Amino acid sequence: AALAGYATTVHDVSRTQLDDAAAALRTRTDKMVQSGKLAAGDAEAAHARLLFSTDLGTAAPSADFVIEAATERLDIKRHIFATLGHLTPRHAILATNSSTLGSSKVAEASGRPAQVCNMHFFNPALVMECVEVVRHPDTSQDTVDVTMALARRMGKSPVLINREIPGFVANRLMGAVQKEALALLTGGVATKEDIDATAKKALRHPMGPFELMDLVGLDVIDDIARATHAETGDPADAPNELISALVKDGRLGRKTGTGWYTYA
Ligand SMILES: NC(=O)c1ccc[n+]([C@@H]2O[C@H](COP(=O)([O-])OP(=O)(O)OC[C@H]3O[C@@H](n4cnc5c(N)ncnc54)[C@H](O)[C@@H]3O)[C@@H](O)[C@H]2O)c1
Repeated sequence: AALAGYATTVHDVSRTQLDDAAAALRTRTDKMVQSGKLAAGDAEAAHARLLFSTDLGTAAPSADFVIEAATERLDIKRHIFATLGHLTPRHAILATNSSTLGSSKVAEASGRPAQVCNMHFFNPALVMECVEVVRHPDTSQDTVDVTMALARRMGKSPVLINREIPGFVANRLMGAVQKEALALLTGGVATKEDIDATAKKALRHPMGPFELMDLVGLDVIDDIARATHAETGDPADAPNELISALVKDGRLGRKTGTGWYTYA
């Protein structure tokens, strides 16, 4: 947002997280300047537009648009949306970056459900182009239009998702590929190495499905499956036994040095 010219406040309850965020943003813009993707002056101007605060009351009263990206817990998010409903100007749009919680779950708490939607970025947000804008049944057309326009001003390619559905579009597509990859492995059709090689060499995916699962974190994938299954009750959404076993073993992927693969 700051790179797109907006005065931006980054809020977190943890000062340490804010310090880490400030340092991480500095590292990222330094790299962009070094590689010629960003002018040094533009980077400095963006940093000058950023404020970091643990006090929501500092930023909220002048905010036109809020993107909530706090811990993936409904009670925390509902509390934040209720607070924002009191603190922000009447016209402000309140978006959630949640990957799994549809904005209808927090809309009522805000007291202005028509001005609430999901604005779902992908990791790392400065690099990945897609933003999923997801409307809930009471999201107004104005809210959708402004959120899509804001994403474009941020240099993103937003896509509109007309109906809340677990996983939205990107994670559903990724989930379908993962599910098929796991079925092929379990059925003895091919090794995980050959399945990954096929995805890369035949379909030009930058990573194979097993490599990608290791990157995301097998615990995260297991958690998402549990949450989705709880919501849909569809046996096809149930957590995968092979992944659950790896998680139980502490093999969570790259972050623990071992998952589907072992990392030096
Ligand atoms: N990690 C990803 O790749 C990714 C991608 C897209 C969307 N998301 C979504 O973004 C959100 C955050 O994910 P994450 O992986 O960064 O989680 P995280 O648990 O790493 O970070 C959550 C942050 O929220 C802060 N927080 C907790 N309570 C708060 C409160 N009341 N007010 C303000 N800040 C508070 C925590 O201090 C922490 O810094 C989730 O909704 C997630 O679904 C994550």
